[in-house]
Amino acid sequence: MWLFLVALSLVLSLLRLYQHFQQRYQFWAKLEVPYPEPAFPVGNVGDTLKPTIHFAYIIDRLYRQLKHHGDYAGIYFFRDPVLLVLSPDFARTILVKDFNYFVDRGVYSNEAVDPLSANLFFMEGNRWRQLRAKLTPTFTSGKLKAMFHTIVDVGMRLDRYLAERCTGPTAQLVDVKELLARFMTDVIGSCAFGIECNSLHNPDSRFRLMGMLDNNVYLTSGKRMINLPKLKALKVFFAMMFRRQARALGIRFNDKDVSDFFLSVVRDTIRYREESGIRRNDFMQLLIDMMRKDQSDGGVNDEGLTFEEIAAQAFVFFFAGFETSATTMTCALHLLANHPVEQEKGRQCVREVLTKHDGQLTYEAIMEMEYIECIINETLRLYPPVATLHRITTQPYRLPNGKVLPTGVGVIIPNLAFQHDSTNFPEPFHFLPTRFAERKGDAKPNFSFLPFGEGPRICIGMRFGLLQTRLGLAMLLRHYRFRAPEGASNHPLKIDPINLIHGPAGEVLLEVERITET
Ligand code: HEM
Repeated sequence: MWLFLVALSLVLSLLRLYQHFQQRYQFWAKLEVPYPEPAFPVGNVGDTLKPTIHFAYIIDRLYRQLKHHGDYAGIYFFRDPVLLVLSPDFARTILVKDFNYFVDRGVYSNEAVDPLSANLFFMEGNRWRQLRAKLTPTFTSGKLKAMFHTIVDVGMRLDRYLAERCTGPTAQLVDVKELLARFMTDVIGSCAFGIECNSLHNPDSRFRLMGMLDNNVYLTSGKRMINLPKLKALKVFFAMMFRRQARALGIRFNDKDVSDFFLSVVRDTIRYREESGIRRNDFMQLLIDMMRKDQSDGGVNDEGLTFEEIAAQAFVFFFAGFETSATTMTCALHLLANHPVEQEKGRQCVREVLTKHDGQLTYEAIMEMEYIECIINETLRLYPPVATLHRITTQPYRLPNGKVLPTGVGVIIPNLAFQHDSTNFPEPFHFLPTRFAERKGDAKPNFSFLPFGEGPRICIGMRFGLLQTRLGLAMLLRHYRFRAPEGASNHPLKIDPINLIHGPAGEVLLEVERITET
């Protein structure tokens, strides 16, 4: 009997759930916004359950299916309605013109149990505005210039490391993805935390070894944060859909051991600098100076930062900066290995500029390398590491059709889809760096190319990310030649479907040959 009752209540609950979803699925019809028919319970994104396709391509597919509707369409993310932006012009409206209606990303975070989530990326509303205003001066070209030598030092170590491996007459097979992940760990570790990680030479560095997982697989702390295993992905997914309930349950985005590690690194660094009186040209110093300001005026002006805020920002600089830049460099080298003419043009550009600058890799020289900039832009167009942009309505918003979107509705700007659309970029799957030289004179920024986002919430580290990528590429092209190994199967690159970052799956092996004397 009780079995029957359990079965009955299960069926009734399912029925109620089904009705609840069907009610939610009226949302776009009521607002007279075009939408594809949703399926219970996955809405229009059933493929997110498949481990074979990256989220950006699910959105790309919907974009192509709905594009003819004009500026926007509605989709359902399981039970939640999400506005899908379909035109670069409407992307401009959301990101810039009507930004005040779309201030937040709507990403789940829980500061109470996870202090590192109080960072610029996750933060919302006025707290985000205040923090963004405080941190913006950290990324001026003057500050970046002061940090340039730190990046060059790490670049020299990368060169020495590779030179030691490329001594013989034949080219060496190198996993450039792993190599560049280590390089970027060292650059960002040095600039954001003021720590010599030296993971290039020492894969056992604290930053690399921090995450010892069960079953004896160890992942780097960087990977640990971004490579969401399936279970964690489900947890985050649940938290995104049911933010209030997830907060009440104390669900956290960052694992506790990762969080404890970064908090202790920042605490040790601050103590060390205070005790030794050592100052460095890095983000950590700028953050510490802001903390001192807070302490000296008793926090009355609300201009400074607390210890937790420093730790959270250093953490997000590492989290947001390390894999995005490493992925960009990896994809650029992979493209160049498969396009020797463009590779040679890149090398030529580096050599010509350096000849003008007495062979010195100065900040000014790097900024003059226009073809390198074109290579990076074209790489970011084909392989944007952040491949969809997210916003949420922070107040009711009147759509161009006159209907009002309530607060709390998600918005997706499909930047990968825009960048792969032949309307915006003819021959979209060809690697053509010069298309960016031709676009340079465009007076208005074009919202079809958005690898760093746009508007007040644009990537704050854009110039830093571009600088370290330009420098890394210039140093490598100057001394090394890259070739795709014979019969290599990884072209075009296979994308890792379960990584939040849109980047290559597995190793990226290239043949590397030193072409100058050491
Ligand atoms: C090639 C490298 C990089 C790429 C492609 C990239 C891309 C992006 C994108 C697309 C966003 C979202 C923008 C939006 O929603 O409109 C973002 C936000 C952000 N990025 Fe980057 N990023 C890179 C490097 C960096 C670096 C090096 C740092 C720090 C040192 C950084 C820190 C951040 C932060 C803090 C945010 C949140 C900004 C806010 O909400 O105010 N990024 N990035």
